[in-house]
Amino acid sequence: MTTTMIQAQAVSDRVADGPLRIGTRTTPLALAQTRRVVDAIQARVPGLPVELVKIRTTADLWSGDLARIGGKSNFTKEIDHALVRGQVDLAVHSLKDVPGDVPLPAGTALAAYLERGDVHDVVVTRDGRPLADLPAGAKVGSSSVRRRAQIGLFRPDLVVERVRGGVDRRLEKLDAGEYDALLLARAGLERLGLADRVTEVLPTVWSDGATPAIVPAVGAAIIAVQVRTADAVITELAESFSHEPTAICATAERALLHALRGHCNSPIAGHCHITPDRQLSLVGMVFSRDGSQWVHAHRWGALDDPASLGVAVAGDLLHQGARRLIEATRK
Ligand SMILES: NCc1[nH]cc(CCC(=O)O)c1CC(=O)O
Repeated sequence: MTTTMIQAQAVSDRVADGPLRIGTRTTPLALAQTRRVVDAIQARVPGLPVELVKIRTTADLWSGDLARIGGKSNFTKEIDHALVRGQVDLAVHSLKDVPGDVPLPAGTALAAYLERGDVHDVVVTRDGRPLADLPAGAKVGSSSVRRRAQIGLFRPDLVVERVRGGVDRRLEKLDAGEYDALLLARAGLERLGLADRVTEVLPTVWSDGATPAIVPAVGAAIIAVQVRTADAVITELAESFSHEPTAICATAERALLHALRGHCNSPIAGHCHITPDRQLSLVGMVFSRDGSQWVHAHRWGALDDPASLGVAVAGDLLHQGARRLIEATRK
């Protein structure tokens, strides 16, 4: 028997009493992402019965400003609990929504990362007008402190307002005229089959200093699978379909975030990619709330030590005053 066959047998035995239970948020985007994990699992273990255990998180239950309820893990806490208590066998997250400044719950780990999607942020308008054609005072919907700061840096004349709810709900609000534009993740729109709503793809690197660019969030466009480390069969299953280049970049970016000790109100951007000559390239930025102040660092590093690269870039940012910017945005 091949290892794959042995593993498939072990997984089937492990869940002999019922389906493999997968913890997921309930939004259409979360369910579309979890569907991809199911496909990866069933590619390994054909026909394996699965059950999606849909869990509402604090972020789904609270429609106000998340910063106001404070606390960590608003997108993950309830799913963490279900995993730790054994109510689900594994959990699926948008890595971007997994806090990087607090450790994962004891006994759990991220064991798989699906191949990263497109990390660009995009502008969506009703009538196809690009950002450059929006007049001063136009209302842009975004709840992300990172997007808000970076748009503010290039277009301080736009009014960025909070918008909550799933991507689908946000688009309805745009269409109803509540906003003139939205800033969203391209990957999210693509996974929902809504790529045709993209008006403009914003670059992730600054080119001429005039064209707005948005450096991605740490973990952007990465779907991560969390397991109980004591559950060897499920851990091994997850590891078997993890996409290694994505795992490497995720490790570098999260090491950066961890070393910065950011919090949910700190506008932090971090983006790692693998260069054609097989090196890691990591950019990190920290902004003031309105984007008027920022620090930037970039380093190359070895493919086999992404964590050290993350720590080094964080060190560069702290050296330039990142701590002061992070503390100023705490409240
Ligand atoms: N916080 C919500 C969230 N979490 C992950 C994505 C999109 C996909 C991704 O970047 O992983 C989104 C929506 C958005 O930012 O527009």
